[in-house]
Amino acid sequence: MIRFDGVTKRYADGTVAVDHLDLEVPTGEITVLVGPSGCGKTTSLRMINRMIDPSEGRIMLDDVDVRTIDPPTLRRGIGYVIQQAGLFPHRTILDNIATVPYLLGWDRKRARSTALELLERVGLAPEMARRYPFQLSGGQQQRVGVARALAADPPVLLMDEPFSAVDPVVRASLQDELIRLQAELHKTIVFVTHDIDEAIKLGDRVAVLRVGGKLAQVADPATLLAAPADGFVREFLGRDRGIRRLSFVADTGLRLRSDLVVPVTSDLSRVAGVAADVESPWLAVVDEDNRPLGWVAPADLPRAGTLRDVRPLPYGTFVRGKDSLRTALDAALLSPSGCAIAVNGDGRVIGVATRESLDEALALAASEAPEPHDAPVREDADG
Ligand SMILES: Nc1ncnc2c1ncn2[C@@H]1O[C@H](COP(=O)(O)OP(=O)(O)OP(=O)(O)O)[C@@H](O)[C@H]1O
Repeated sequence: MIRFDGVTKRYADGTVAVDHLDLEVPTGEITVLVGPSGCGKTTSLRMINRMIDPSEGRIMLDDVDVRTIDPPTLRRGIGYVIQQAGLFPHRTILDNIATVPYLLGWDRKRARSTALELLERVGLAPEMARRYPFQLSGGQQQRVGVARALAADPPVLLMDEPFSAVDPVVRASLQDELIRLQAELHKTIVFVTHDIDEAIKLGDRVAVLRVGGKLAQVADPATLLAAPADGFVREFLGRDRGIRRLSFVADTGLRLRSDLVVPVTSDLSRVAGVAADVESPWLAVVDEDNRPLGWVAPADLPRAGTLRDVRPLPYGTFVRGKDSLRTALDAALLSPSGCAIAVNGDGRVIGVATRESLDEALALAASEAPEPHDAPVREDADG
């Protein structure tokens, strides 16, 4: 575990970049430092690997003050990823990844085979190994930056705005990749960003800093969204906080109805009766394999033939037990019925969440939100 104990950094010109920071970074988790420009995120990060030393306080790494460890030894156990990857332009991708293993004196064969493995691990084709950084896209370079940081298998990874320089689509895929890698590797990661959405997506814990280097709040993302500590944090989280919080609420509180689901083989002469029996204007149609086909409104259908003869209307699904209440709600909003079709991991329909059940689940989620730390404010208040 990494622990900041009353850490202050005052630069030579008197700027206080970090002010009495107390923060724990648990082992094997992603802790995100987030906050507006100049709030001391990078300074905090660089004090961990001693690129900067604190003016006061100490940083403990597994109960050892990092200032008692000489920087090269310290950095061997700490991978470092920066914006725009910072690759060596005149070295091949393979040699870039193998940089630290070479420095550690590994034999070339072992260093290179480790580098090749990592190349694949971060989602790049082996052909990339012989290329030079300028022959890669920004997103690919960033992946190489991550591979390079992982090469000596350090337990700790420091990532300073690693995905900020790429476009939003590439950025989202790099974030997904990091989540996937972390599920395998369980590194202790400190990740710096100024983007609160990135912080909420990646962080097991999110530390929000304010300008002047003071910690405003540290919490898991769901708690942060539900109960920001003060007006600054609330403002920084931005709009749609309530909706975004639903991403962290399980869908398992949703009651499902199976009586609104009918097979495509059903006779049209009977479906109006089924709809009347279940008191619903809409029925969800499934194929012989129980996969969703869409919604029908039996009252509007002819009375001859089967459901195969009609074209069902669009639908949205959510995966029961995997997706969040937010995804279920979104699925409902994409359906003319206002209901969401629940499927299992194989994509087979297991029921329908009606508006009533969504309503109940939303009410429950609202009632389970932690108490806000301070009084509610008006939408237009500046906090
Ligand atoms: N070498 C330095 N000398 C003097 N002041 C510095 C120095 N480095 C950083 N600062 C100041 O310390 C404060 C914190 O800087 P830092 O880079 O840690 O912030 P940050 O949160 O990472 O910002 P950004 O998101 O813009 O990168 C800023 O006011 C910055 O101007």
